[in-house]
Amino acid sequence: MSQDASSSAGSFSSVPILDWSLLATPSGAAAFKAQLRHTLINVGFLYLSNPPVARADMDALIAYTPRVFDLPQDEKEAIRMANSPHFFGYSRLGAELTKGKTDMREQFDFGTPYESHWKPGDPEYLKLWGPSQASHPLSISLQDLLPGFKDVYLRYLAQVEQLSYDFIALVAEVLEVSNEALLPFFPAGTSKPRAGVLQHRSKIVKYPARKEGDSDQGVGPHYDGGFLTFLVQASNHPGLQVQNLAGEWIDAPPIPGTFVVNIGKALETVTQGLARATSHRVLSPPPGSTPRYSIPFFQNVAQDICIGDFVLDFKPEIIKLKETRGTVGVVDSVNYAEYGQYPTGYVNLIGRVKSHPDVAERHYPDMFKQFFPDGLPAQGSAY
Ligand SMILES: O=C(O)CCC(=O)C(=O)O
Ligand SMILES: [Fe+2]
Repeated sequence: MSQDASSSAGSFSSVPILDWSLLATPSGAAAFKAQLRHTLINVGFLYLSNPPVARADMDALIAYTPRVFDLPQDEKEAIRMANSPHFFGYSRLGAELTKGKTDMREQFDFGTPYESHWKPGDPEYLKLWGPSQASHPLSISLQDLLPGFKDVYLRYLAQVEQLSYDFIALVAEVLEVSNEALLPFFPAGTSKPRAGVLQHRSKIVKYPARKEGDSDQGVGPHYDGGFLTFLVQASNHPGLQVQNLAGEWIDAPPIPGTFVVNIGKALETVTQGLARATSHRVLSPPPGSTPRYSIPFFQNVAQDICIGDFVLDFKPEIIKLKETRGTVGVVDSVNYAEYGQYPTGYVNLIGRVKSHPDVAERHYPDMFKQFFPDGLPAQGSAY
């Protein structure tokens, strides 16, 4: 397959589309892998068409999405994130901060099934993973109000989790590292999800139309923290933008039936920058528009390793591929610089604390004081 000219080395002006169904034949697989390697190194953002996730489940989840937000406000508040030391649950409009500014979005944070093993004396960051409020008694009324939602969502999460393992194995293959090299990050391997080993996060997000004269920050420029993000754009609205090497914002409009896949800071760090993490943002829909919805899935890695200790080795000819893309220009995002120093779980907890100070104040009071010495902010710091 020929390389999309708009995504050749240098600065891309559109986001490439990779077709998962190509993997079904040897020649198709070779083309997919060539395109994947190019895209990882030069772009860092892609659409995945024909993904191995049942379209019926994807469509059912998309259909539920507005209905979750249309629930009565007190039902939503009953599973508010402040209840959860795991930062799961509902965040009302404007409760979250990115780069010191309020994000105009409303969201539910959920996770793949996981039972917390944290006990007093363990590092505090191990408390970050635990039961999602989707499986919590508090959400029983939510389940009654939206019959079938939880089953579809859990079925969907299991499929995207498997996709995330299959995809990261392909990333290793095209960058010519062995699957064993991924074991520090995925201690149960990358062939089958095993409940209770890792927890990945997912969200259901609503961006209401902005009011005349309001900020258009749906979510401000940021990097994702983990390895890979798989995003469903669940309504037909533009707004998602990704920053290219020249620092220009490129639109990534919805394409039905696809995932948007992007690379997080942890994967960029362990691949010595070969796989590019890409700064991205969402602009709120214009005044008078219907809301935009999205459903991201964030692939995590083991909490207790310091990413900086497990940077992968690459063949010199692979490392050389970075040279053809030119210098990565200045971008607006500044988060996740700490992977070299701290366990990933702690880095992720810092991100959560900065984004959701009200949750931190309740469940991580020492960290709250450290990051917000002046108390709950009207404006937060950069995440
Ligand atoms: O809503 C979107 O399309 C993107 C959301 C996002 O980038 C995030 O939550 O990390
Ligand atoms: Fe993101």
